[in-house]
Amino acid sequence: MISVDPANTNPHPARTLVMGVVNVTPNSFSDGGMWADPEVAIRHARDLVAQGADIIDVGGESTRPGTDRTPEDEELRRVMPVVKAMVSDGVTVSVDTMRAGVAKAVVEAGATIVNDVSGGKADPGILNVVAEAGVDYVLMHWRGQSATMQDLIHYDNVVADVISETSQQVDAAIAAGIARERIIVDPGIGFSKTPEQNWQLVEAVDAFQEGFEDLRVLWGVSRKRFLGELLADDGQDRPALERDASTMALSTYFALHRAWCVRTHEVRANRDAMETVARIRA
Ligand SMILES: Nc1nc2ncc(COP(=O)(O)O)nc2c(=O)[nH]1
Repeated sequence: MISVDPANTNPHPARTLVMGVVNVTPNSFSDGGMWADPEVAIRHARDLVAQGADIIDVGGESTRPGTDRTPEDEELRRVMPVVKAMVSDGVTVSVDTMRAGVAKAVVEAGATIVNDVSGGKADPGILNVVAEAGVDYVLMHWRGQSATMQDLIHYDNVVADVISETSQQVDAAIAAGIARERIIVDPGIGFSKTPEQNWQLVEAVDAFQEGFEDLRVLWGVSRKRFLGELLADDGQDRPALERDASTMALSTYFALHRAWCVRTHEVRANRDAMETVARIRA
């Protein structure tokens, strides 16, 4: 297994990295409530690292379309024990937050990636926090809060529009003082996109990378509804916890296209599949 430093800014590492998801929430769309207890969440994070996760992404607020905001103090209460445990284990920690206050606290606790699904739009102060701390910043394409996002699905050309809108968010991040090489872009699969638009973005993996030639790209498709719709039985979407094989298929696809990293709830099978296809490419 080739080891790759997640802090390396090379957009095409020797192998595509895996970011393991730990949602310390009661209501995330696929695993809400499973890791809500801090000790259980820490055990799960350590298990994902043992399975081969290069990064652990800790979330304390569900981004599920239609959900209400979690109070900031509650979000921080949820994520901090897991952040501290993983930092003390020497694991690269990312925190999935849209809030400047949470970002500041977790970076001070040793997190080295701020994963902001709003790309700096929900709380622009987060950009200054990231700039001052000099940490990596996942800037995801986003058009609005969970409650309204699925109303915002009108694009002339979803690939071109997502690239141009994300570029504007990158410019704002750089204007706030974030060094360009610290920015990781993410097309925001499932956020203000229909299933068909999600497939168009996935199919445009190379065009999206070319739109941000020197930047790392993170892909987050794990267990999402467009996969459930594809695998529907008798009109019923495949349940979220039964979409891991489909997720793994796309992880291997992204590995073949030499993407920087995939964000996934299940790690071992994704790592095995990606290692396998990387051998073919070698
Ligand atoms: N960077 C990034 N972060 C994300 N956080 C949450 C979810 C959706 O909720 P989940 O935590 O249950 O996957 N998707 C993304 C994503 O696609 N990209």
